[in-house]
Amino acid sequence: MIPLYHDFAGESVLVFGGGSVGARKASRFADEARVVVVSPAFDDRLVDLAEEGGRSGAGGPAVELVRAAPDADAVAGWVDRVGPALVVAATDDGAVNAAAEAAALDADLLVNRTDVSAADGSAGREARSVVVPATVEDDPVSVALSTGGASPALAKALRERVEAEIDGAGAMAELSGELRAELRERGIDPEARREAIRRVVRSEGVWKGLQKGRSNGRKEAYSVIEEELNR
Ligand SMILES: C[C@@]1(CC(=O)O)c2cc3[nH]c(cc4nc(cc5[nH]c(cc(n2)[C@H]1CCC(=O)O)[C@@](C)(CC(=O)O)[C@@H]5CCC(=O)O)C(CC(=O)O)=C4CCC(=O)O)c(CCC(=O)O)c3CC(=O)O
Ligand SMILES: NC(=O)C1=CN([C@@H]2O[C@H](COP(=O)(O)OP(=O)(O)OC[C@H]3O[C@@H](n4cnc5c(N)ncnc54)[C@H](O)[C@@H]3O)[C@@H](O)[C@H]2O)C=CC1
Repeated sequence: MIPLYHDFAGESVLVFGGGSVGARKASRFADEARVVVVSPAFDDRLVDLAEEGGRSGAGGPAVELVRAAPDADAVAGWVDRVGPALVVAATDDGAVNAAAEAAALDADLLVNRTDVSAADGSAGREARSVVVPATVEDDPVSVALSTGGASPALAKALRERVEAEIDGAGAMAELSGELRAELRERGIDPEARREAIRRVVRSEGVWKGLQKGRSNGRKEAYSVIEEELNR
């Protein structure tokens, strides 16, 4: 499997199953997509999300709850009506999850089957399906982690470690992004400019400076850059 980042802005995601797993996935995708959850019962977290109008808060509910318990034969009809980019199969009924997967693949949509993993052998994930990684975010930086389905608990544990490790990466991404634009505008020769930026993102001084505030980080970065350009 190859990790990719997928932009779901303006798309819909259809989740079958409103339990704890369906709620976690819905909450994740509601950051940018319209999410429809079809289930006979809903986790409290979903009720809250639907009332909040989605985490983005903008324009109407980003999470819609539809109370229904489609059997395997009825699942494809829901996929047709909602017209999602991604189907998440998160019920506790294997036959319904399998039908959701088949309907999505028939319609050439992405599908995330939450009750099987690549490690399952013969009953494993279908080709063309996707898994949801554990993710650490420090906007605009994100780290996505998968164990190839072998151990989701390990994915979560590693995510917690990475969280501590990339503290401040978002501020560093913004600062170094601005600096590379500034160096380009100054007409600095490409190789010198790249080397200067490589040094900034590795500089302990800049990371520490950023912890005290953006202007401190920027000051540290300028001294690293001038040192590099004057070499
Ligand atoms: C294949 C995959 C499909 C998918 O859902 O995309 C899948 C499948 C399954 N998960 C199961 C169990 C658990 N999943 C978690 C947690 C997470 N699971 C996530 C992803 C994935 N789970 C995909 C592979 C990711 C990878 O490659 O590593 C995370 C990373 C992302 C997310 O879901 O948002 C999220 C952590 C988020 C975070 O905190 O960062 C925990 C831990 C906990 O709950 O504390 C447990 C219990 C402990 C354990 O079993 O490990 C079971 C068995 C169910 C059963 O026993 O019946 C299956 C089915 C099977 O294995 O057959
Ligand atoms: N991928 C992951 O991270 C994990 C996956 N799992 C798997 O995910 C499945 C769901 O786990 P939980 O959310 O903890 O279970 P749960 O029992 O809390 O939730 C299942 C939900 O599916 C709904 N449902 C039942 N029949 C339905 C139908 N015909 N159509 C729509 N919805 C229906 C139920 O009302 C319930 O809300 C489990 O079967 C388990 O194998 C479990 C833990 C983690």
